[in-house]
Amino acid sequence: MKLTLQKSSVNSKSEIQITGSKSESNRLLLLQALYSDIKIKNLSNSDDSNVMQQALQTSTNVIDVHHAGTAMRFLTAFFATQNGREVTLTGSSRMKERPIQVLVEALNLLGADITYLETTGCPPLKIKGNVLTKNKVTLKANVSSQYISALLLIAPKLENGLELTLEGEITSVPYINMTLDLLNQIGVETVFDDNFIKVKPLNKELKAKSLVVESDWSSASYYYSIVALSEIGTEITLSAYKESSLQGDSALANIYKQFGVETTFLNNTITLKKNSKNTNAIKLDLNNSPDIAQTIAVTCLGLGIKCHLTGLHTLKIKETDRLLALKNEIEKLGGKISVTNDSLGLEESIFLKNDCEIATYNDHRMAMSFAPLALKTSLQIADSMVVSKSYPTFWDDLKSIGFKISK
Ligand SMILES: O=C(O)C1=C[C@@H](OP(=O)(O)O)[C@@H](O)[C@H](O)C1
Ligand SMILES: C=C(OP(=O)(O)O)C(=O)O
Repeated sequence: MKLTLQKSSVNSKSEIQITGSKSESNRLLLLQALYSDIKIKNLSNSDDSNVMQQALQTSTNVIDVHHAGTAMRFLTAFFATQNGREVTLTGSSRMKERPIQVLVEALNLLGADITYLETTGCPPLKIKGNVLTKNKVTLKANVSSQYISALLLIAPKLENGLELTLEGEITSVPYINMTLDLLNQIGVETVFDDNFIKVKPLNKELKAKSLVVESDWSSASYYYSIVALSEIGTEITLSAYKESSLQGDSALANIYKQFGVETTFLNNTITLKKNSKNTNAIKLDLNNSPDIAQTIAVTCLGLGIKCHLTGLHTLKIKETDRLLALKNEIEKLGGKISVTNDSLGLEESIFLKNDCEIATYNDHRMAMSFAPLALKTSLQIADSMVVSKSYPTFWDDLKSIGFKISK
C-alpha cells in the first residue's frame, strides 16, 4: 500500500512506546526453545520475531521464515541439533539470495547434516538433525555476525561446548557481545578474546529465568532522525531503554550529538531533544551498527549536511542491496551521492524535490529511514507495509506525533 506523507511538523513534546529489540527477542526465543523455563518480557512484536516464535513451535517439516535473517541463521543451527527431526528451511526470494555458506560449512564440520536445495551457499536448506560430535571450528567473521551468534546460541547444549576461531575482520561485533551477554545472564560461561570464543556447556540450573528485553534501538533511530530534522526545542520521549544497552545501535545517543540532538536517560526512558544546529560534515565508521546507516544518510540529506560513512560492506547482503537502494532514492530527491562496496559519500544538498515516490525494495529500513524527510518536503512511500518486519506500528506512531499521512 502506497502512503502519501504531506510536509509535516511534529508536536513540541511527544511520547512513544517501542516494543522489545528484535535481535534480543530472537536470541531469547531460541534459548527458550533450548531451556523451557525461560520467560521473556517485552518481546518484540515484529514479523521477524513472530516468524521465529512460530518456527520454534510448529511440528511441520517445511518452515518459511520470509525475510527474517536472524531467524534463518539461528534456526539453521537449532534444527541441526534436533536429533531425529528433518526440516526444510526456506524464505522469501531475497532470502534465497542471502549467503549462509559460512554457517552451513561450520555446522557440517561440527557434525551436522545440512544440504542446499536450490543454489549452493543459499537457502532453502534441508537439515537432518543429529548429535554434533565436534566442538572446535574456524569460520570467516567478515560476512555476517549472525553466523557466529547462531553457533554460540546452541553451544551450551553441546556436550563439550564450543570453541570458535574467527578469521578476518569481525563485523557487527556488538551483536556477538549481545549473544554472549544473554548466555551469561542465564548462567553460561564464555570467553571472547581477540579472535577466539569459547562457550562452556550449561550443566547446572539456569541463573536467570525471567529476562526483560530492552526496546529496539534500531527503531529508535527514526525518532533521532525526526528530532534532528525538527525545530530547536523539539522533544520525543521513548520507552523502555537503558543507558547500558546490549544493542550496538545505542551508539545513536552519541552519534546524534553531532546533529544537535541530546539524549537524557531517566526511569527507563530516553528523551531526545533538539538543542542546537550543526552544519559540519559527518564522518562515521558503522561496522558496529550497520542497521542505522540508512537513517543517518537520510538525516544528512534532510539537513543538507555532507557525510562519509564507512564500514558498510554488509549492507549489500541485507533485505536488499542497501547501498544501491540508498543511491537510487537519494538521487531521486536531488541528492548527490556516491557508493563503493563498503562506503557512502553524500554531498551537501540545499534543495529536496517534492512529491517523489520512494521505492522500498522489500526493505523496512528504506521506508522508515526516508519517512522523516516529510519534515522537509512532501513524499510518497511505495510499499508502506514493509515496516512490519521490525516495527508494525510505525505509521500509527508517526501520526500520533504530528505526521500527516494518507493512503
Ligand atoms: O544478530 C543480529 O541480531 C543482527 C546482526 C546484524 O547482521 P550482520 O551481522 O549480518 O551485519 C544486523 O544487521 C541484523 O539486523 C541483526
Ligand atoms: C538486516 C536486518 O535484519 P536481518 O538480517 O535479520 O534480516 C535488519 O533488520 O536491518
